[in-house]
Amino acid sequence: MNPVAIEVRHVSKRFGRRPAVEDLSFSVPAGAVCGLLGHNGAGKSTVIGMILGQVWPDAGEVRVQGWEVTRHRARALARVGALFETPAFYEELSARRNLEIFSSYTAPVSRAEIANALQRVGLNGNERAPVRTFSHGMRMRLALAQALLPGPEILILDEPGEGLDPEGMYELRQMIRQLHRDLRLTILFSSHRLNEVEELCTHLVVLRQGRKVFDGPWDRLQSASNLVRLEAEPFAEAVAALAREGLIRHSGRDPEGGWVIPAPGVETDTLARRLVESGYRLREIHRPRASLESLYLSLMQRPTPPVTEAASTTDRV
Ligand SMILES: Nc1ncnc2c1ncn2[C@@H]1O[C@H](COP(=O)(O)OP(=O)(O)OP(=O)(O)O)[C@@H](O)[C@H]1O
Repeated sequence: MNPVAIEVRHVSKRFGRRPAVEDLSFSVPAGAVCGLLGHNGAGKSTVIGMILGQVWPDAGEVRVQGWEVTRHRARALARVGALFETPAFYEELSARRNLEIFSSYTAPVSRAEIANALQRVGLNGNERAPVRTFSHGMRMRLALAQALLPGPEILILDEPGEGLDPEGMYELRQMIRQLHRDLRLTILFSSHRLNEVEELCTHLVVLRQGRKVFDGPWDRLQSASNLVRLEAEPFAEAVAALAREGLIRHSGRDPEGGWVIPAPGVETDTLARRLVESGYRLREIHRPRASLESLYLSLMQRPTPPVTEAASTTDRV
């Protein structure tokens, strides 16, 4: 198995004059569960479309299992299962019959493999019922069974939790965990649900307006972030004073309160001393063990980094 399952290199895509993805680079190591996170319209589906060879990049290249997708699509995607757009099923036919028809169009598989895929997604017992009787969650599971038919090493899911109720979401998370554990699949999925990503992912790629603001192992997001929580009064004047002295790079407020990103080498005690010496009322200053939510919000509120080689490393976070 290639140690790098998916590699996206300097990829850009425009629709008309509008950039959807700009100079994006990241890689997904084999065996990772990677979350592709971003707001609505951030470019997640465009990226997934490019990985699956359904959207062609204007610049850059995408490799899957080492094969460049636009030139060697069949080889690149031979061991990839995907849930991209909600598949249409034959409503009057059973789950099993739907999978038989699907596999006859794509790559024929045995009845035992179909039964196995249905069992993996917990649809055994329902395999004879017509699909029209299925709930949204059951349809999603059938779509997942369809994605498993080629015996994939890589599973790519575009917003798989969309439209599911909390119970369906929980089942989906369990299933993704189980597939990763039992079949040792590399999984890439897009989402804008932070809790889903936080629970499942070993790796993370965060997009904002088509540009990457972070990629890497999830725990590196914690350590790479030097976000400092600050409550000082008046906040706007206090952070402006720190910025004038070159002690902080960025600042903002999110639902948890105020935050600053200190300049390199500046510790919290320096910030605290300067604020007190300047007469600001310091209520709180500390480096939190941040939740994904607060890290994500601070990533989203910072100015977009310039697209340079340096900006594509996690050091900028
Ligand atoms: N086929 C298309 N034609 C024109 N514009 C498109 C097309 N596909 C995507 N876009 C635009 O590209 C940008 C990125 O869209 P994309 O669907 O990749 O984002 P997303 O992060 O998946 O969003 P969402 O979470 O809402 O699905 C958006 O501005 C969108 O309007």
